[in-house]
Amino acid sequence: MNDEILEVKNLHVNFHTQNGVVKAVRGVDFTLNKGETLAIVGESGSGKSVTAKAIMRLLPKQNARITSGKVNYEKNDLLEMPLKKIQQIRGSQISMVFQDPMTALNPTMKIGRQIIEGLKKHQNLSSKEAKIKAINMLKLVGIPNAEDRLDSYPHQYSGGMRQRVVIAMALACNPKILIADEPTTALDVTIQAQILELMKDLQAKTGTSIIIITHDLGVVANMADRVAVMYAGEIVEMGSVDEIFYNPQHPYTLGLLQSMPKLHENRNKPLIPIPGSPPDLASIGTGCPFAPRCPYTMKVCHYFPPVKKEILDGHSVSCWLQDNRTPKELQPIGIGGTI
Ligand SMILES: Nc1ncnc2c1ncn2[C@@H]1O[C@H](COP(=O)(O)OP(=O)(O)OP(=O)(O)O)[C@@H](O)[C@H]1O
Repeated sequence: MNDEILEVKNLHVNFHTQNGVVKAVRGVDFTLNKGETLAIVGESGSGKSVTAKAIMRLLPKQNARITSGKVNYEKNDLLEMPLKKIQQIRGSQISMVFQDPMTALNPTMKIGRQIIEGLKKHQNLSSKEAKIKAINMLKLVGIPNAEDRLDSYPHQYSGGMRQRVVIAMALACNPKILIADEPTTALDVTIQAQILELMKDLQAKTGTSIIIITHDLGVVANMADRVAVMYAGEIVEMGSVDEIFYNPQHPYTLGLLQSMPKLHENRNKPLIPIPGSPPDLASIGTGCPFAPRCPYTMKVCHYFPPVKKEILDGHSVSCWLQDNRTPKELQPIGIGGTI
């Protein structure tokens, strides 16, 4: 049996905006197991970051509302926890790394002091112990001359080095969960590969569970054990990385796979973009949100939401094509592992 560390159940998040209520996350369910890496993929605006921020209770107070759902972590619902307790959990048990390392770093404070203060706060270490641990963490993430670099300010590090420092800070307290939101998007390809390797190495050493948010299927292939595909605030397909890559069942997943270059594939093979754009989440209808863009739409798709169906152990999909009443001949080529 899998050892579950986090369970997100029926999460709904709305934003109150001038254009109405934006339903950014609409009934998200998933679990995260100990030591695994779960990738959340999807186009821009699909609700990946909002899901992560809801888990960490980092949504803006002014206009964000979690209207329902549970986030169970070690038998407690994070959404019901007093803010003070959440603040203790953040950074010590669940850490987050964002795309821009400067969101986590204070530009006016030396790197060493930032790491040392975090360690003292969360791990009750003396200044001396925290300094030794900070040096070791910097060495672990491959910062040369770690001891001297403690005295540098963030702007004296390169972008890739800054992200390494942020990962070092995020992992310094051996968190049980690391949520990495597009951690390598801002970096060039070589540095990107190094950072992903670093995260994998550290995970192998510490057993941390990782949720990685990305729109890059290369990152997914490199990192993930399981994948959740998000579209318009919902998880439309979920499965092991092999199932998602070699046996995609949702036309949106298929579209994503066909629209992105893959490693080890003939570079001359044409990429097919998904036509159209995601729906306006302030005026979303009742049917399948992908219906207007889906090449396999049936009438029912426009009026009724598809029901989630488990098609294989751990592989689930929300699509009318999976309904028993849908004739098999309507199944598109490519669905069922033939792309
Ligand atoms: N503070 C906010 N106020 C209003 N709407 C917001 C806010 N933050 C996010 N949204 C909306 O919520 C939806 C989901 O956004 P989210 O950032 O989760 O997307 P994403 O999948 O992470 O995309 P990206 O890859 O671009 O970060 C979008 O429609 C976005 O406009």
